Amino acid sequence: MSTTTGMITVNGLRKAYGGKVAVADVSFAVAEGEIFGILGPNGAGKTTTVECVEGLRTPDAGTVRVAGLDPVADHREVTRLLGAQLQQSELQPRITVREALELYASFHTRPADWRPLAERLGLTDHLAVRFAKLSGGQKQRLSIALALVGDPRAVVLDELTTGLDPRARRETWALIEDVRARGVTVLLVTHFMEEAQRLCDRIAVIDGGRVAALDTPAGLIRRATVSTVVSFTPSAPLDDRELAALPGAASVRTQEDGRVVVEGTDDTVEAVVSLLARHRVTAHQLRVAEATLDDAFLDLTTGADR
Ligand SMILES: Nc1ncnc2c1ncn2[C@@H]1O[C@H](COP(=O)(O)OP(=O)(O)OP(=O)(O)O)[C@@H](O)[C@H]1O
Repeated sequence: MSTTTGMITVNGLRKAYGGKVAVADVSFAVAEGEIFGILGPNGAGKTTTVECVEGLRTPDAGTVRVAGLDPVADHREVTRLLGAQLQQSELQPRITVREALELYASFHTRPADWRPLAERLGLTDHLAVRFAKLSGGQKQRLSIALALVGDPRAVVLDELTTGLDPRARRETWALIEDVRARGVTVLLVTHFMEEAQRLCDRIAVIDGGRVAALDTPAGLIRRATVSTVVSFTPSAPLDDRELAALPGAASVRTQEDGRVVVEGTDDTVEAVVSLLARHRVTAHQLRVAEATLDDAFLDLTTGADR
């Protein structure tokens, strides 16, 4: 796949550590204002890919561009327009939250006002607290604030909400949506399917250092082998073979408790309902479950660490 345009473009990227190939061949283009997700199992090469985007690592082959600039050769300019979450070791343990925000704001010519950012991220009550004394979630929120304080055109967020409780996670999602509404491009590495499904316009699924699929969340879900599961307890026995012959039906099984589970597509659900009506069988506790990004992810990746 060849990609040439976009706010962030990665073309034929390859990066090995000694003999170990972390990224074999990755290409994608992130459009301006898009939230682009990178999803993949552990060791798939996600962090290495975004570190090349940030100019923290030099590719062995391929090209990376941020607003047309080379993150390694034009590192200074790229740091100005690309916000990145800091690695924890980058901050002095004794620095306070306020000092860190002021320090990072001072690196930029036109920084954002850090106060509303701190407010939105629930850091206002902790401004005087030293970095070493912050909880994991507070450190995480500070790192997001520091990524955004320079008012960047694009931002790389790696494991955005790892370590946050469900409320803080939702507040962070709302913040990211605000950031995007201001036209900022977001490159998001995540392990959370719900997060990817909720936030991302498009997702590259990376597996074994390669792009296994690149699509919208809905497009990826459509690729899942099974898109819908319908289950029910029939008032009278049904013939499994008749169910298995229904449109789109991929599998039929009857559980020990007599519950029938049919995997298939949306068409299968309609067909099951009309079959039940024809046989005058009532379906107790009829449930229909849609495939999720989880299902697509499992279908698309092998999970084999390289
Ligand atoms: N500095 C390094 N030296 C040697 N090998 C490395 C180094 N960094 C990463 N790797 C290896 O490269 C591969 C890809 O790692 P990377 O961190 O990019 O994957 P990831 O998809 O971000 O994984 P995770 O989800 O676990 O964070 C892994 O097998 C990893 O062990």
